[in-house]
Amino acid sequence: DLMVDEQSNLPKELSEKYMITKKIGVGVCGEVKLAFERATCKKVALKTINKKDFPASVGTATRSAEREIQILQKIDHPCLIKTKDFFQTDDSYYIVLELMEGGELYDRVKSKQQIKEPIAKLYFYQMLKAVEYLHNNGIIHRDLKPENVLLSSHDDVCIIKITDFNQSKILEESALMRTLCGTPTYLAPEVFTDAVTVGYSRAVDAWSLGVVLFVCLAGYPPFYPNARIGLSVSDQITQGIYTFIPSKWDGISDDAKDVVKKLLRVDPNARLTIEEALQHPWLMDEAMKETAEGIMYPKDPGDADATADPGDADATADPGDATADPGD
Ligand SMILES: COc1ccc(CNC(=O)c2ccc3nccnc3c2)cc1
Repeated sequence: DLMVDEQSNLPKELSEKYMITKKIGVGVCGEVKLAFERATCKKVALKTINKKDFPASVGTATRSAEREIQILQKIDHPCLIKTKDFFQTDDSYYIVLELMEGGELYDRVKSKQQIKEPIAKLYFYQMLKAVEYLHNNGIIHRDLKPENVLLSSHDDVCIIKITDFNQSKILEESALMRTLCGTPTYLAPEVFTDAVTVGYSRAVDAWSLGVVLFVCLAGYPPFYPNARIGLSVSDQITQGIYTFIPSKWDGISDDAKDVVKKLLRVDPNARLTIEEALQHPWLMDEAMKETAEGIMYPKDPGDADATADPGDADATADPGDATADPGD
């Protein structure tokens, strides 16, 4: 199939269109390299996913990579990473992405220790809008963490974009949904009681955003080894046991703490949904929203995402356009 460049085993088409330089990131499924589009000299990120890297589960690696690629090509939101190009060979996928000059939120938190509350709020609002878009389109990310949140620049005020959809799940119409549409004459009671809790798997993203917000504000995670003697990290999580260390949290508002508490609720049914988090008093901050909307949907396409073309700005689906809410 695709001709392969003799020097590197890259597809010829890829090396003709892009000049690939240094490695800038390493993920579970492969690596990210800095590349230049020869025609425009613009910088891009080239993500390589090796199909054969997981001999044992080669099936799942390929399926998750194909799912990631399918999702990456379908989604369109200013705070979700966009695919610019795609190539594949027998053993690898090559995804060309817009380059996020600011790198990972993980490294930003590490270098700043704690992120200033107004900036953490600006980033968190963008994460909520991105995940609201995913959920409205029947997609659950399932792997939200500071390593998967990228920053567009080194400035505090910048766009964030969520990446790495290889753990994500597409919600399809379920057999249970079809069952509940029929007449229940012969239907067992447990099918109804089970149905009450089904449909909450998207709540995992709300929990993860609660952990990400905690880390941004406090500079340490809510759950970690030896946080509580005798409690494993999974025990801390399943019991919802964490500490607001005073020296780290004293300067942080009660509203911010309240959002964290309501996202880190063990019972998914009681946990804030993304929608409810967007209505929380901490996010009722017109100045922050104005800044966020301004960088997410720039009036003059020249600033912010230089890569976005004017059409992108208002092309984003408004949550109301969401597809019918699929079960999960
Ligand atoms: C000019 O050389 C560089 C410019 C920026 C950086 C920081 N950026 C990155 O480290 C980085 C990592 C993963 C990514 N995944 C998708 C899109 N963009 C990404 C950017 C690193 C090097």
